[in-house]
Amino acid sequence: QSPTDNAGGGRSGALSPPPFVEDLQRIDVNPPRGTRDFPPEEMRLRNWLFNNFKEVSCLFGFEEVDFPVLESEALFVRKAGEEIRDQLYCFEDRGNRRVALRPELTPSLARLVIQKGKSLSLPLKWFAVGQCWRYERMTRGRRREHYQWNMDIIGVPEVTAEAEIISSIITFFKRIGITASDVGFKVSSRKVLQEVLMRYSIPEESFGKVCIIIDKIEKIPLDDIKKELKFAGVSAEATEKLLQVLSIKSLTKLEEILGGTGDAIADLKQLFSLAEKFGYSEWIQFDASIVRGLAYYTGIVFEGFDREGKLRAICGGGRYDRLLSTFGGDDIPACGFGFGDAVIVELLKEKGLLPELGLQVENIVCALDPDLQGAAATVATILREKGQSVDLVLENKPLKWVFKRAARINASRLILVGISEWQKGMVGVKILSSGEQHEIKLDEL
Ligand SMILES: Nc1ccc(Br)nc1
Repeated sequence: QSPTDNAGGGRSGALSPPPFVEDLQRIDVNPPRGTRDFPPEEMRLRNWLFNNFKEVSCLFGFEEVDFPVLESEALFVRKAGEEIRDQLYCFEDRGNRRVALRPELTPSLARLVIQKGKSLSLPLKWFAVGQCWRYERMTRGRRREHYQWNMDIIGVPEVTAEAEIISSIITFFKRIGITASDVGFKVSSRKVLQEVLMRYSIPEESFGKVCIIIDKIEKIPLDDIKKELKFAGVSAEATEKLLQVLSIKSLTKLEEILGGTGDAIADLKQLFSLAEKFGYSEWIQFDASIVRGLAYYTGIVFEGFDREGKLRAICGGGRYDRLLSTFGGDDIPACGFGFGDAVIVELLKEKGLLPELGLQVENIVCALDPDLQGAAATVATILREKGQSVDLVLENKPLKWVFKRAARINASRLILVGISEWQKGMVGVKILSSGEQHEIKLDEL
């Protein structure tokens, strides 16, 4: 914008429509349906949350990665009947390519691992915090975007990987004041279902679909679950057995039903043993009904829940050993989790744990005379080059206005650039907490 442009707001005349706007209609200033703006206060909370995500990830030795929000639709077109597929925010771009706003991060991670191939030395420990999307009919008024924290370990087949990532989430919870009395983890394994289905000769390719149906067990009537299982080729007898197994809440009972030789029991026993060694036994419990709603899980699955039962799942994850091969890559064992930015904030509100995050500026610098605006800029630069934050008053404002702004931005010091002090190479300093005032030389700032 050149200074001579009179874009309707210039000093020279009455407001007229800017030349580049045809018909000046007031646009809708709200963000698109289901999306959020992050004005400063909300952005401070988001940054606080994400910084905790990232600090915990680094504490566990993970490296940060990211991927495009826009991906090929092909990455997400799984045929297991997942909600995430039904709500895919997909479209055809100007190059007639089928693309989608990512609904989750794991397929992108799998794509990158395949792309990098042999150049990667396993295991990989990667984390990401990224915006994910869904296109849901606004009838339910739910959001269409959220930010997800993901941590994934790629290349470790043992359950130690799942134990490690659960430990990282618990470390996060403890950092922000959430305890085992507030939140727990329900843990199971898809191998439990697999072992039951195999006994009834349910074909392997139905496994993902059956898991997605069972994941809806608390969301739709039991009769509908049974109908959908029947439609998926599961006999009534097998269904009854499945429902019996899903109600089990103890490993001992599960072992009685399944026998003690399968991988499901072995994995779960190892996980609970490791939990004890990590020191988080009080946080986790076995619950066979946990299957999670993503088709690609193949082993341990878990979800974080609020013990008061008021909120939706806080986070969830599990092992996905076959995902890479579905994209044509070699199978590499992997596990990970997704942790959304919405339910956790609801939980923090519930628990009175939202942090106080006011704006904090060290100095507010103000020229006491319009002719000293340049001198004020010099003072601001000196302070900033010393690493001190400065809010520089940019217009000729009355002191009452300056004090009001200083209070609003929570400034520690008011630096006053006045003619008499300036002529001595000094400025006035007021410590706003105590009211103490003195003059100092520029190099003492
Ligand atoms: N997958 C997904 C994406 C966006 C939202 Br909001 N929730 C879930």
